[in-house]
Amino acid sequence: MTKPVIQFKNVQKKFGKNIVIPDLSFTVNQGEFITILGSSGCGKTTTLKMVNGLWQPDAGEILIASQKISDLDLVKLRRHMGYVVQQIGLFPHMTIAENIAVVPKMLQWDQKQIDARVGELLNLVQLDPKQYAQRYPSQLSGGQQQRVGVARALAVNPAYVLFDEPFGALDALTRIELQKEIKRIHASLGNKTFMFVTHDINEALFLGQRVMVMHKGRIEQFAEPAEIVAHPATPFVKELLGTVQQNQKLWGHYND
Ligand SMILES: Nc1ncnc2c1ncn2[C@@H]1O[C@H](COP(=O)(O)OP(=O)(O)OP(=O)(O)O)[C@@H](O)[C@H]1O
Repeated sequence: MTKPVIQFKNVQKKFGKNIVIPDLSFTVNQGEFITILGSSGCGKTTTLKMVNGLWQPDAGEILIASQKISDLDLVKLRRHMGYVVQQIGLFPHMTIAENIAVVPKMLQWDQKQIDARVGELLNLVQLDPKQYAQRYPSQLSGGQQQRVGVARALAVNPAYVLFDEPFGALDALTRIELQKEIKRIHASLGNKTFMFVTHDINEALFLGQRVMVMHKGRIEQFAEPAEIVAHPATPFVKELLGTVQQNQKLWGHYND
């Protein structure tokens, strides 16, 4: 059964006089993997930051698990929402194990429980705990650091995980590897709701069970990838899909 867990109702967000989100409404259901696709500055990050209460809307309403976000304790809410960003921000003077354990420690888990959880999470993101737990971030590649970022976001078993262009700085092969991983992790964790922001159409269509295409703070289409490809709802979506075909033409040109 579908259960709405993130609902935006006529949400508006301004920065000063600049209305970046004029009127945004959508629903995400429990356990879904949603990608938000759009070009730079269209409001993807702003939308994500309103989901976890970092930004407040200027009008409209946001509901998380049917409760108004304005009625929730935002510190508690953020504990139920993992957050993974491009500049992952691991603490350089802490080991990988300590980095993953930051929130569990804050919540005063006992050390045995923390050690077990760190081991479990490193295995989940395919980093051998024996090899990596005691290393420092600078001793890991960019892709490995992103894996640690994912492990850290999952540390206290949050119901939601928000991703803001987490693989943007990685090379193409590492990126594809991590995309497959994140899809596998979502499937293996069962009922967690993932929202993943990207400006890469291939990434959005590969990862998202539904893809929200945004343009200038508005939703152009919010549908399953196959539906978007078969029936682009607006000229903008059509144009986006056209960029993939253009890339393919470029390849053809090189293969001539
Ligand atoms: N703190 C802020 N103060 C003023 N304007 C802001 C602020 N944060 C974002 N904006 C503006 O809001 C608009 C949307 O920004 P946002 O970061 O949500 O875009 P985005 O789609 O995530 O872009 P990108 O892919 O480049 O990260 C932009 O025009 C941006 O300049």
